[in-house]
Amino acid sequence: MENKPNAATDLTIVADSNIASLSEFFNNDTLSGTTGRRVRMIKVAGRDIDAQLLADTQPNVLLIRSVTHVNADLLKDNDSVRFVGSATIGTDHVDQDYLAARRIHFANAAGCSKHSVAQYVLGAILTLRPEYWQRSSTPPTLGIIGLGNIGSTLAQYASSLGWQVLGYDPLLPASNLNNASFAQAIKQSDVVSLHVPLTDKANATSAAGSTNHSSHASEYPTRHLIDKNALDAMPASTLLINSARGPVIDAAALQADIERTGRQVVLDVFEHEPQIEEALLSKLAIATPHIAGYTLEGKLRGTQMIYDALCEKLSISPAQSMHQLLPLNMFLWSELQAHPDRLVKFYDIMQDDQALRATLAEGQVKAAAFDQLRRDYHLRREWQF
Ligand SMILES: NC(=O)c1ccc[n+]([C@@H]2O[C@H](COP(=O)([O-])OP(=O)(O)OC[C@H]3O[C@@H](n4cnc5c(N)ncnc54)[C@H](O)[C@@H]3O)[C@@H](O)[C@H]2O)c1
Ligand SMILES: O=C(O)[C@H](O)[C@H](O)COP(=O)(O)O
Repeated sequence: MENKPNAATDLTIVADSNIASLSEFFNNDTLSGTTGRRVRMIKVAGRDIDAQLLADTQPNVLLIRSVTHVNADLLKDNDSVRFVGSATIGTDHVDQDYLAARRIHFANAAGCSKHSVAQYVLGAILTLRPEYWQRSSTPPTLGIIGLGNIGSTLAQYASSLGWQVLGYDPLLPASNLNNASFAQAIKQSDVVSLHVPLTDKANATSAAGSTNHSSHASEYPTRHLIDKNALDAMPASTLLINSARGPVIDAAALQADIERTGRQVVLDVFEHEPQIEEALLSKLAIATPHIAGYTLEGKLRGTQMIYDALCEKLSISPAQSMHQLLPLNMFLWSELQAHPDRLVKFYDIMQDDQALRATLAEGQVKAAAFDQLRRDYHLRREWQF
């Protein structure tokens, strides 16, 4: 018998259309449990999710990625949203304190693309410095700033290649990995890779006089962590990689540093993205449009994690698994380790670099072009570690 609509249990979902496999995970069958719940899915570009759309559609569930800012501005006139899921690792686009105060449940996808990003960083390093594949009595030193899911995963890959690792994370206890100061990591490494969230100074008073107590406040703020002073302390030969958040590096200081030192720099994230000025882009060794986490596995894991969180909130058992949606993956890290030449064939990062540079127009990469590259990105596969 056709289930009659039941307003009490039916769900209206507004979702960023850039979330992988939305319809496979969020539909009448996968969210009904025994309730006969019916789902109305409204897919839009993440940047188009605004207060007016919410007023027009009155969703119970909001599924987003990093380009949708969820805060009082978006929700102050809405009382229908009860669950927000971000299919991302980073949460700097979400005011979690505000959601908690409104008793709106929030879930993100911590760790979903940790292998994807770590493999992206390795691909960048080995594209620019292929000699690092060779086992050596003087192996390269990789400085990792931020030793959470991605930083610690990258350290595993680096160690399996025989590299030295200098790790710095002031919010974790000292360990074999968390073994250096910030100064040591940036001064003594051949490569420095950033894997921190975007945070601001706790209890800082903004120009507007408001004090920052947000969930993105920290005693160890990361905005402009890499500033002129840090760059001046870094040897000119050190390769710098940012696949965390753009504002972790002061873009103006970086541009001046590269002009002065000729430093090799890889950026997957940009302080002023989605717009990128040619004056910076032209100085980068590798530039990609925020796709370090864009593998099929990484994005599907993100969708799976927020789906599971919604099922828990609805007190139903998950009825969909990403493993049903993944084609066979024969890419094994053990084989890649043995045949390093396969690395660049597996993922040619320079193709993504060239695709980004090809969008340059009138001295910049326009926001629409940056977003389109990400929307149309052919998702890579992850090596099986
Ligand atoms: N480019 C991409 O596609 C992509 C993909 C996924 C994640 N990211 C970004 O990478 C960030 C890190 O991801 P993760 O999964 O490792 O997060 P995580 O939360 O697991 O780890 C972050 C680590 O940074 C540490 N940290 C915080 N402030 C620090 C500071 N001032 N100095 C040094 N360490 C500091 C924390 O203690 C934590 O251990 C995310 O917050 C997100 O912004 C980017
Ligand atoms: O934080 C993350 O998971 C990644 O940076 C992710 O790429 C952000 O989400 P997106 O901008 O791809 O929607």
